[in-house]
Formats: sequence, C-alpha cells, structure tokens
Amino acid sequence: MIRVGLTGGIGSGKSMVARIFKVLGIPVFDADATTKNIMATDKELQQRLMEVFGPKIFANGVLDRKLLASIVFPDPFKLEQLNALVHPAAIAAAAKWMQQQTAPYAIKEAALFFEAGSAGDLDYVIGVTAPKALRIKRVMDRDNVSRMEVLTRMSRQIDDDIKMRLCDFVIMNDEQQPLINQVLSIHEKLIGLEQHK
Ligand SMILES: CC(C)(COP(=O)(O)OP(=O)(O)OC[C@H]1O[C@@H](n2cnc3c(N)ncnc32)[C@H](O)[C@@H]1O)[C@@H](O)C(=O)NCCC(=O)NCCS
Ligand SMILES: Nc1ncnc2c1ncn2[C@@H]1O[C@H](COP(=O)(O)OP(=O)(O)OP(=O)(O)O)[C@@H](O)[C@H]1O
Repeated sequence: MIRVGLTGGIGSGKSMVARIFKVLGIPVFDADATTKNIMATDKELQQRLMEVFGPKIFANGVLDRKLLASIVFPDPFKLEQLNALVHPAAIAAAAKWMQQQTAPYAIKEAALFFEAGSAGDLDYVIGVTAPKALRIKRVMDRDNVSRMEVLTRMSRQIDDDIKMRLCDFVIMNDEQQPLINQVLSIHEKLIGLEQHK
C-alpha cells in the first residue's frame, strides 16, 4: 500500500481535491478533522491547553476557536506551543489509520507535513496550489475573516512555491485548469506505481 500525503497552503483547495479522490474510492484521512476531534474530547489535552492559553479558551466547555486563533497566529512561539501539544496525537492517529488501509494507495490530507516534520511517514506527496490572491479571497469568503487574518495565518506556513517544490505531484487549482483531469492523471500514476512495486 502506498502512503500518499495531500497538502497545500491555506485556501489552496486541498479539501476540494480530497473529495475527488474519495469519489474515486480512495480512502482519505482528514488530519484537520482529527485534530478538532482530539481537542474536543481529550480532557487531559484540554487541561494543558487551558494552562498554557488561559481558561477562557474553553469557557463553555467548548473550544473557542476564534479566541485561540487570535492568541496563536500572531505569535510564533505560542503557535509552536499549540502545535507541540496537538500534533503528536494527530500524527499517531494518522499512522495507525494508514496501517489499516487495504486500497492500492491511501491519502492523508493535512496542511502541515513539511512544517510539522511528518512528511517522512509518506511515500509520495501531492501538493495543491492556487494564485495567492485567489487563496486569500477563498478563505475570506469561506471563514468570513479579514485579509489581515488570512495573511497572518499564511505567514505561519511554508511559502506555497517552496512547498510545491517539495511535492512529487502538483495540482493547480486556479479555476482555469480542470481539477478532475489533474486528479485522474495522478490517480493513474499511483495505481501504476502500486502495481509495479
Ligand atoms: C487555532 C485553531 C483553533 C483555529 O481554528 P479555525 O477553526 O480558525 O481554523 P481551522 O482549524 O479550520 O484551520 C484552517 C486553516 O488554518 C491553517 N492552520 C491551522 N492550524 C495551523 C497551524 N498550526 N499552523 C499554520 N497554519 C494553520 C490551515 O491552513 C488550516 O487548514 C486551529 O487551527 C488549531 O487548533 N490549530 C492547531 C492544529 C493544527 O495544526 N491544525 C491544522 C493542521 S492538522
Ligand atoms: N476549484 C474551485 N472552484 C471554486 N471554489 C473553490 C475551488 N477550490 C476551492 N474552492 C473554495 O475555496 C475554499 C477553500 O477550499 P478548501 O476548503 O478546499 O481549501 P483548503 O486547502 O482545504 O483550505 P484550508 O487550509 O484553509 O482548510 C472553499 O470554500 C472551497 O469551496
């Protein structure tokens, strides 16, 4: 079984691309959703998060995502503290999930393989990219946030041009080049690679 990563900066359209792979019958692990689930259910982690970022982040027992975002994204040190608390559990959950898959290849979708140092667990990485202005607009529309908030978050991720150079396959999601053809071409290559293993 080939282990494939699917990554891209904020607003690149990873989740959109992941949906197409799912339609093709490829299992996809959603690291974002897993992280959210761990933060919502792991009481020990919640305690640690409150110690580091203050009790207000779980004021009603539910994580105030907007508040936590406003604390960590402007401050690289605080973001690093958050990452150190939540990433190990998400990486472990993904590794366990990968071992259980039986399809020719399986995909782990995450924004931060290279930043989190977890790319070594993967055989190939697919990158999704789009022009910066389009990415900013997509996130402003999707999350109802300001341009500044998007730019701050973007500045905490590896520049997309560099990230794409670290990937084995690149999908351009600029709303000009059809996504389906690009996904199908990579799908066929990965199936071929699995057969020749
Ligand atoms: C700070 C939090 C609560 C803000 O939540 P919010 O609902 O506003 O954003 P959400 O989690 O949906 O993330 C949206 C996008 O922001 C970017 N982003 C999220 N976390 C990070 C991070 N640690 N570093 C850089 N970019 C990030 C990604 O592009 C992500 O897809 C949340 O992002 C979080 O818990 N982050 C730490 C865990 C993490 O790294 N998750 C993402 C990758 S698995
Ligand atoms: N090809 C496209 N055509 C139209 N809208 C798109 C396209 N690709 C993505 N979008 C929209 O842009 C927004 C961002 O896409 P998506 O959520 O897939 O990005 P992402 O890379 O997973 O982002 P994040 O890292 O912020 O979670 C979404 O609202 C999505 O519907």
